[in-house]
Amino acid sequence: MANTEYDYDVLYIGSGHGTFDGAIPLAARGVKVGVIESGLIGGTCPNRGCNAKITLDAPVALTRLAENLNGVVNGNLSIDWKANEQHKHAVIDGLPNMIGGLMKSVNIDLISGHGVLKDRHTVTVGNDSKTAEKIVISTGQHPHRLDIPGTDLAHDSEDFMNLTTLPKNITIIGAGYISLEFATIANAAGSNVTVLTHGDHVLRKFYQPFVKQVVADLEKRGVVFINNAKVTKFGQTDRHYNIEYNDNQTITTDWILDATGRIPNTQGIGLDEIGINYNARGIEVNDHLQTSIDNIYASGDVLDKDQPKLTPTAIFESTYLMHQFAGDSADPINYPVIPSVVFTSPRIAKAGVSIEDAQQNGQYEVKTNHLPDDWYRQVTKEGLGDNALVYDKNHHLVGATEMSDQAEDAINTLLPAIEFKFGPAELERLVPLFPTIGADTLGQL
Ligand SMILES: Cc1cc2nc3c(=O)[nH]c(=O)nc-3n(C[C@H](O)[C@H](O)[C@H](O)COP(=O)(O)OP(=O)(O)OC[C@H]3O[C@@H](n4cnc5c(N)ncnc54)[C@H](O)[C@@H]3O)c2cc1C
Ligand SMILES: NC(=O)c1ccc[n+]([C@@H]2O[C@H](COP(=O)([O-])OP(=O)(O)OC[C@H]3O[C@@H](n4cnc5c(N)ncnc54)[C@H](O)[C@@H]3O)[C@@H](O)[C@H]2O)c1
Repeated sequence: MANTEYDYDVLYIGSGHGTFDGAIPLAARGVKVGVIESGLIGGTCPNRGCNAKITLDAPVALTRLAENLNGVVNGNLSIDWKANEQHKHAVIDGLPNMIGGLMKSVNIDLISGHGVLKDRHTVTVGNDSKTAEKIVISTGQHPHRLDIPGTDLAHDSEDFMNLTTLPKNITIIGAGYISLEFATIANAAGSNVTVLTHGDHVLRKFYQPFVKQVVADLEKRGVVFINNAKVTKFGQTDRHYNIEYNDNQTITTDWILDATGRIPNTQGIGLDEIGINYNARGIEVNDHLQTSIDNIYASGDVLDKDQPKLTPTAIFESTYLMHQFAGDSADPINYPVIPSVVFTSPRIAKAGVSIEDAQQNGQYEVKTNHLPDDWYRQVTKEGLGDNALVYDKNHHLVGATEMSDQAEDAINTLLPAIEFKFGPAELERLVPLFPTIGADTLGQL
């Protein structure tokens, strides 16, 4: 690729998974790469998303296991929030240096600052300018904030994960991933949690009969759900906060989490000025991830796309671009099956054709399993657990959804079968370690 005209062959704006999973192998192949980052190297997932969240969640999973095995394991476990928070720092604080180190080891130039597109080959960072043959916009998303009086009194997911003391009463607005995952963690760590949802559905993107079981379990544990609540105002008294909703109703709380979604970072980066098309869902790209200016690409959460805005999607996109830029392929992007999971306790995970689509479309067969009936799940005395396996007419597995303590591993086990459309003959050749969640899951096929 090596050009002599520009500073870089490829210049990325943003250093998250939408960038580094592809940029590092690309640079390792001798391509001259620059990465501009205004915040922490590695972006949202390592620093204020997946890795931080799953560390805070680990003790929750442990307390649930101890609860299941109560009588076999004696004594009550409780979560020490301060220690949990410190443990999270110990796990994630080194990640920016680790990822930055990997980039430097292949001679990527890390440029600190806010990048703004100036023209089709130039990005400014403060008073400096960098030029490149190709540019990748990988700026991610930021939290949506309710446009109501007092909105600054609320906090976002990053603030939650940095709490050094857990508030006694937490109120969460929203009914998506962040709301339900953080309600689970805060409740298990001893907070009184209230969730206000503006509709009557929680976790809309997941199979509702499974969601209802998770919500009922959280309610049993003390989480209060108030549905159809239109929040109109946040206020503050001496020591508390008030949330007004549905005209004349009020809740008093100690801490407010606004978990009403995330918005693509399309503002203040020069898109309008140089003529790149975008909309409220993100930057518009073609099937090669090219924007309306063909040497400028976009990757990760900032894209307007139908695929879920998750780390696996961002990794696939940055890797796809790496192959394009290195000349390995000129094919359009062909997304694989992208799985998703909500880390409630139990989790709900899914991949491929959903149960809802299968039920509406006569060409599929859906097989269900009530998991507590299964001997392997009795080892850990799982009380809640259901799954549904979706097959096509040739009995090839095309989708799976599971609600259980180990749903993410069960769905990961099934991914190759779903992605590569394994039929009975191929499935027979998968002989997993026994006894494991993998063996249990494959055994149900
Ligand atoms: C609380 C939370 C939990 C999550 N949990 C999960 C999970 O469990 N599993 C999962 O798959 N996904 C999860 N996600 C989603 C996941 O984090 C994202 O899908 C992923 O980080 C997207 O990567 P990205 O590179 O597109 O964007 P980001 O990681 O957001 O990276 C974008 C980077 O660009 C930088 N930037 C923006 N504008 C500029 C500019 N003009 N100049 C320079 N730099 C700029 C930002 O500082 C940022 O570092 C979670 C998200 C959140 C918020
Ligand atoms: N386990 C994971 O993979 C994971 C975990 C956390 C976050 N994420 C990613 O981060 C994104 C953001 O998470 P999120 O939970 O903020 O978004 P989300 O889109 O999952 O949920 C947003 C919620 O806010 C509600 N809402 C929207 N506007 C509202 C309003 N005006 N008043 C009240 N409620 C309103 C929506 O109905 C929805 O329930 C996710 O979509 C996902 O891409 C993934």
